[in-house]
Amino acid sequence: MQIQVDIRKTLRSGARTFTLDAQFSSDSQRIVIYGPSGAGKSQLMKAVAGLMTPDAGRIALDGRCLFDRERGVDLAPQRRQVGYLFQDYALFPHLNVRQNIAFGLARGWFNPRARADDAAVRHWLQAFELEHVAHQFPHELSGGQRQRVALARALVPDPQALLLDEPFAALDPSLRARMRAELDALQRRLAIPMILITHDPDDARAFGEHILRMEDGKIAPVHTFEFPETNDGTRKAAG
Ligand SMILES: Nc1ncnc2c1ncn2[C@@H]1O[C@H](COP(=O)(O)OP(=O)(O)OP(=O)(O)O)[C@@H](O)[C@H]1O
Repeated sequence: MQIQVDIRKTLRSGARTFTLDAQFSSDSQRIVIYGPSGAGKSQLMKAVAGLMTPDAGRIALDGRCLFDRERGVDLAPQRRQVGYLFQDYALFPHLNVRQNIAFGLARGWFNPRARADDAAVRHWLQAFELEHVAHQFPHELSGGQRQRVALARALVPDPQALLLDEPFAALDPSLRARMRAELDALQRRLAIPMILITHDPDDARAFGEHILRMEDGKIAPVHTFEFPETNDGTRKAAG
């Protein structure tokens, strides 16, 4: 994957303003954007997904222009071909597992109940071992199952890249290690590019091939003592 981001956005809330001013480019399949809470990571991901409109700048993915303020390009989220895994998974409480996954195929007026037996939905139910809970609702699932449903919903439209907002934050520490390993295996199996944002250095170590640090709305240099550079130019865990 080749991604180029160069955006600016000012967010105002009462007297407080927050300025996102982020530039990076990468051709890694596993990008981690790492930084403290409030650094602007979610806003950056939302801009890539088309869920937030920057005031200025440009975003390109694999040579496709997703956003270019000057040229008036701003592709709708459904046309960007990126999957988005929300921090709290954002599953629909009134839809069962199968219908939640089918929602990923939504286009405009589409009704998820009508497409719930789609072949792609069946594929992801099977791939994530969710068939036996297909008729259960989100509140009847474990944390790991909820995450798998959200991943399946993001993957069902066959996106070109997957954006993951703090994918392990909602999980118990014991489950976190297992789901990190699952996501690691999934990325390798599907060879799908992923951009993961996190405030947890363990996520960056486990998953990051290209680690970017975000602070106060800006992409800052990575501290090499934390994630030393390897011979091939990627960053890995110390020790
Ligand atoms: N709609 C909004 N209006 C004004 N300010 C906002 C709005 N949304 C977010 N912000 C501010 O933008 C900053 C960045 O928020 P963002 O959610 O991107 O941070 P983050 O790095 O993802 O943090 P976290 O890990 O806690 O989710 C925060 O200071 C937040 O208060």
